[in-house]
Amino acid sequence: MEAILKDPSGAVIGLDFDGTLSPIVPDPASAKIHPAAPDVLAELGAHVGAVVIVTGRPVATALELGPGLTGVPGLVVLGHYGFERWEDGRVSAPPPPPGVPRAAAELPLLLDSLGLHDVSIEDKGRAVAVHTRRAPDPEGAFAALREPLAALAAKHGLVIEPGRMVLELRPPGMDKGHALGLFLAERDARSVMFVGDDLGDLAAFDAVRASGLPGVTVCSGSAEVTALAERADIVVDGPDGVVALLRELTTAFSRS
Ligand SMILES: O=P(O)(O)OC[C@H]1O[C@H](O[C@H]2O[C@H](CO)[C@@H](O)[C@H](O)[C@H]2O)[C@H](O)[C@@H](O)[C@@H]1O
Repeated sequence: MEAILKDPSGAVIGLDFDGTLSPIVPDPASAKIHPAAPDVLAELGAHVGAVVIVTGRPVATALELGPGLTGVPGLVVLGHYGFERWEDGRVSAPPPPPGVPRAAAELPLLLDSLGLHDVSIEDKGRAVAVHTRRAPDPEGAFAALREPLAALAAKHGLVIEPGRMVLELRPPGMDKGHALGLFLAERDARSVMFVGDDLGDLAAFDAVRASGLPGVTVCSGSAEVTALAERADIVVDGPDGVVALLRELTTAFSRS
């Protein structure tokens, strides 16, 4: 933290979206960014080298659920774990992988055969996710799905990404750690902070360490995921705590 405070223009601040900037809600389509987050990110962006959101959501969805984000100067959003990039109002991405629609087409029959009728499918185009949060037994449904979904993913050249009551089938070759590492190099970062809440953010924590830069890892804490808190330098209380921490940072920058 000291390096970030001493030399803010060399700092990259990376943040996850769901569970970090946006509180967890039962229906993924009803998620909304914390109301104070866009303003805090804009203030932060005025001091640091770069603010980047690294999310499993498609870029378009993150911007739809966080409409104020489009007004944050200099913000970069890396969607689909880094496959998509939004910057200056433009999105760049490789062509979508053919395995995703094939796996998505087989999902309803698979869920039916497992007797799982209360799980929901989120088709994200470049990935497809199965959510168990609204099932009568979310943990039981998650456990029952793990192996069959891993097999379906493998059949179509995809990998499985476990998250908070969600199992996602997505293409291999990119994760939040790789995405963050590339971004740090591109920006010649001199320090880094990454804030996340879920298992997919562990790769970004690893990238902070692997960068060799002075770095801080922050967990947006929850009772649901403990693995991240164990590996974080700082644990705050969910998105409210994240916003409060970022506010403290901007206040400290304004004082110096
Ligand atoms: O990388 P992230 O920005 O953290 O995205 C990870 C997944 O987040 C979303 O699901 C999670 O949030 C939902 C809304 O609060 C919640 O209902 C669900 O239980 C959580 O797992 C999103 O729907 C997924 O596509 C993302 O991969």
